[in-house]
Amino acid sequence: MSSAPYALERAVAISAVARASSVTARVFRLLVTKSSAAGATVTKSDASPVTVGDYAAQAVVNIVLGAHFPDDKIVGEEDAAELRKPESAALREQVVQLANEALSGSEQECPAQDSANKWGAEPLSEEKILAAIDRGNHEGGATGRMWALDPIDGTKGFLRGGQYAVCLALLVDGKVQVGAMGCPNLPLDPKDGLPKEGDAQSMDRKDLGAIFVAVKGQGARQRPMSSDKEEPIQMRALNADSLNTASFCESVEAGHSSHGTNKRIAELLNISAPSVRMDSQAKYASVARGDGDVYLRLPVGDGSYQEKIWDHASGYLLVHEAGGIVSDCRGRDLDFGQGRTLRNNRGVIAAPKDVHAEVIRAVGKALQEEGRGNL
Ligand SMILES: Nc1ncnc2c1ncn2[C@@H]1O[C@H](COP(=O)(O)O)[C@@H](OP(=O)(O)O)[C@H]1O
Ligand SMILES: [Mg+2]
Ligand SMILES: [Mg+2]
Ligand SMILES: [Mg+2]
Repeated sequence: MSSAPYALERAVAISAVARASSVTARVFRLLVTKSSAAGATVTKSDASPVTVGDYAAQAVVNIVLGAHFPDDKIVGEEDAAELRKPESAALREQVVQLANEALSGSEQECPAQDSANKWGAEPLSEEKILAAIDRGNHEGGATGRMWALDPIDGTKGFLRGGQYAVCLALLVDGKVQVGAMGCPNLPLDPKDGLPKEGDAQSMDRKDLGAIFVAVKGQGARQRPMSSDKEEPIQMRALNADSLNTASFCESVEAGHSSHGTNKRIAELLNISAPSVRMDSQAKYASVARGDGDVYLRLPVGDGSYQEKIWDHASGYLLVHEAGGIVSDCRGRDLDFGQGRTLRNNRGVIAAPKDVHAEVIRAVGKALQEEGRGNL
């Protein structure tokens, strides 16, 4: 395995995602449950919440990446502008402390890592942590090596005690080569069912926490948060005859993906199973291992929203490597080389490869009926 392409990047990505997932889980226990997020959350200009967890996780991942691949660029969702404001002193202090705790912990040491942490044994200064967060400011593009990072995808799910994911992917010349995703609240075995959101007992279940990892051409795998016992995962193989047994996966947030259009698409495909709703790229992981089959993310309204590359890069590769196709709502491949957003694409559809074209036909018909055939 060690001589396989991208073996080091894969190992480092797993290590980074595991460390960051332990920070976010800790933030949830320490801050979110106690204070209903008051003081631990700021609202960004796009009205989305961002927590101590988002910042600390981005710092941790960027520091791990910087130690191993100092020349790589990072396209991360967050930046430290809010944190640097004088009124954010308390928030800033928490971020620095949590990031340093995660960096000094021994969990999921990268196999290639020196015995001493490459970032040093001493806690990092506030300025170093803030600068690490800001290393995620790269503008993206079609050339060179860059990592796309969503430190907490599904922040709203995270705050409710629902699903969220730490998502990291390596892009080389605009193509996703490695994807890793930490899902701290997802059961390892889907048969055990999703935990009840926000319920302390359900969230303490020992079977929760999976890391998903894929390298282009090497398949998709899952492993527990705290061990390296990997197993391959596969989508459920569907064909024209069995497509009506499929189940859809969709966002909880109706503002992120059109639930109404999805309902019509199910009708057109004779699908009767209710859609499974969950936050974050855990949807990609779920369909990649066959808990659900098709992930629909139809644009809302006029479709002017541009999806962000960090919201899709790792899930895209995971589904491809598990036997699926991921496209936009017209069936075009996702173009990760356009900058920080998927500006050439509208919406996202992920489905097993033998039924993807048929799903796209139904999507087109449903949009046409709504007068949105031009999306
Ligand atoms: N109008 C919109 N349409 C689609 N996605 C949106 C959106 N506004 C925000 N998002 C993105 O939706 C992501 C969550 O996706 P989902 O609904 O599948 O859980 C958010 O990620 P963050 O939680 O990382 O900010 C955010 O980037
Ligand atoms: Mg966000
Ligand atoms: Mg996101
Ligand atoms: Mg996020």
